[in-house]
Amino acid sequence: MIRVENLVKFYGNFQALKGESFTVNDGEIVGFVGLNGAGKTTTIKIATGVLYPTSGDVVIDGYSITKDKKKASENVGWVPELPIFEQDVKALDYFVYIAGYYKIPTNEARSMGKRLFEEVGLSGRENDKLKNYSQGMKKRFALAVSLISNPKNFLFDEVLNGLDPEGIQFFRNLALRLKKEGKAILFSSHILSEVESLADRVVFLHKGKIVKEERMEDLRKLVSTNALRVILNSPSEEALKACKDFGEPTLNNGVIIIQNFKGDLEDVVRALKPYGILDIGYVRQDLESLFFQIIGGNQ
Ligand SMILES: Nc1ncnc2c1ncn2[C@@H]1O[C@H](COP(=O)(O)OP(=O)(O)OP(=O)(O)O)[C@@H](O)[C@H]1O
Repeated sequence: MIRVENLVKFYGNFQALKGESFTVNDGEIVGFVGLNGAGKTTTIKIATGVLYPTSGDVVIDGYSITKDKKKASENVGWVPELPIFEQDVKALDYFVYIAGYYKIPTNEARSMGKRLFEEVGLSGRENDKLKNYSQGMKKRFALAVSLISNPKNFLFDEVLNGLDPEGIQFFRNLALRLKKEGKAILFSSHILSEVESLADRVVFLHKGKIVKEERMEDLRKLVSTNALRVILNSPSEEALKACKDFGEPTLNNGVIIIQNFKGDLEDVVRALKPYGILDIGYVRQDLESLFFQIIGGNQ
């Protein structure tokens, strides 16, 4: 469990974090979203212990990152925004070397490496030099490294950035497996469709402050609108007229949108049945427009 407690961070005179608090529970995937410069990386770096907060704390499984850094960081797997591995060594050899820090014997580390390389889609590239890895491959490698100590908590900073669709799929499967195992996962991302499909909860950060924190299922309710979208087999003027009893319909490219929908879905279905209903449902806003709505109110 990761508890961010009233974090404040100044870089010189500039205040990047303004008293931010939130929690990532065990067995939960939390999406961390915000515009460039909102303070996501700063928060994550503080949580890993590589950056010191001006005030506040991050508590990981009961251990404070500021007071008990060793214990707190032991149980954190971190994938940085831009993993830089310029080493002139083979990837698997470097993996084994890092595993040595966790006192994992060489043989065990090699077989663990092979298994994890496969899990992140790097099979067959074990003997390539890290300096020759592409940015996406470095991300995949960093993912494998974050799993070495089997930590209980994960911080993924823009992990999807630079990953191809296959890499994104690997990450998705990995995150869901970790969640099932009861790990606490915080992942920052600008790809809101991925956040929407993966996260149990979303924390919105804007200019160093949390502007909203919501469960995904509640966000989904927020993103549905009171407009109804109907596709008919024969979308005639007559059908459009029938829709007027339920709101303000418009017909475009065979799709009827009934704005300000009032009434029962069942009644609409009954009224439009003669015109052959192919599809009917509420219009959904995407998470992206909701995001701009949220930060728009917090400028
Ligand atoms: N080392 C630093 N020195 C001075 N200012 C910094 C430093 N690191 C970050 N900042 C500033 O702190 C603010 C937060 O930066 P941070 O990298 O945490 O944002 P972010 O939400 O991760 O952004 P992005 O989505 O672009 O990665 C920004 O205004 C940034 O310019």
